[in-house]
Amino acid sequence: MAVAVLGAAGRMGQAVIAALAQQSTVSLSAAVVREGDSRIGEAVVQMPNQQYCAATAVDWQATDAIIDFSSVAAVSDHLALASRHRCPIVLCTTGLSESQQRLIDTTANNVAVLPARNTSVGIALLEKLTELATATLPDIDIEIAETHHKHKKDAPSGTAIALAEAASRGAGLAFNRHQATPRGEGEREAGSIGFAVTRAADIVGEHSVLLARLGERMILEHRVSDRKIFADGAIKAAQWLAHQTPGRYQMSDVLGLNHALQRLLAE
Ligand SMILES: NC(=O)C1=CN([C@@H]2O[C@H](COP(=O)(O)OP(=O)(O)OC[C@H]3O[C@@H](n4cnc5c(N)ncnc54)[C@H](OP(=O)(O)O)[C@@H]3O)[C@@H](O)[C@H]2O)C=CC1
Ligand SMILES: O=C(O)C1=N[C@H](C(=O)O)C[C@H](O)C1
Repeated sequence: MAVAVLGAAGRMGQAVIAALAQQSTVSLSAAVVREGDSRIGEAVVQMPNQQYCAATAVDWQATDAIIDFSSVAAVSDHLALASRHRCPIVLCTTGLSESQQRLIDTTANNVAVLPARNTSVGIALLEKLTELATATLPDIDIEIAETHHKHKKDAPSGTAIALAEAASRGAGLAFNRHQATPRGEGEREAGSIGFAVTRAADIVGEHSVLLARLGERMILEHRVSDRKIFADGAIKAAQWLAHQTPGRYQMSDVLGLNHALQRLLAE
């Protein structure tokens, strides 16, 4: 099968193309950059034996799925493209608006869509562990911390928000992504979820969930030191998604985590 990469010249686009070069069962059909990009027609990633040239269009005949690592400004157009060409899309861009979330739902009526704010296997598992922990531990205070490189645009990260959603599902709290703002002055409000954001140098991506109750605390933590982790997860998701009927899917579906957890919990 073959995938088209949108946002191909970015940090993650390049990581996906480099990871694809090491795959025998998935190839690259198009390395798509924005109109007017100075790299059009030039190699996006320098590989010893292969040339991946930047293009502005997808070869739909040759494409089984799309992987998008671009920007919020591009996501609506990319979803429309996927819908029009009935091409499954793994949507990895973060910082999406409420209306873009609704657009994902309408696109999913036509085609398989997998929005993944983090494509690492570890975070898919950490979300489940967080939900399990908050469903189990009584009287807990939940605080989420994330650290990324200095070029990251959105904050808190998409993953931090996904972890807050998982924590609130488990704890039975009402959480809306608008509440995902760093803490200010004043005493902690019961039932609130706090966020801490750090931006520094070239840190790839780190997240932790602090679950604290009087006298004890638990910290669930995940660190990525190589973007290949995200790239490999996105490719795995695209391979899986190419065989799905229209609908909205998650990384946990790709990895079969729900079945694994249900089996464990039933024992
Ligand atoms: N789901 C996951 O696991 C992960 C998600 N991400 C998310 O992926 C996204 C990209 O991250 P990263 O690669 O670091 O970012 P970069 O800024 O390095 O890359 C983004 C690319 O998208 C291009 N782009 C921007 N706007 C448009 C547009 N309107 N139309 C077409 N192309 C556009 C940029 O081009 P130009 O340079 O010309 O602006 C750039 O080449 C972010 O939202 C990030 O949070 C990142 C890592 C992991
Ligand atoms: O921009 C990044 O780099 C990352 N973004 C994602 C997010 O916002 O959660 C995932 C990852 O941590 C890296």
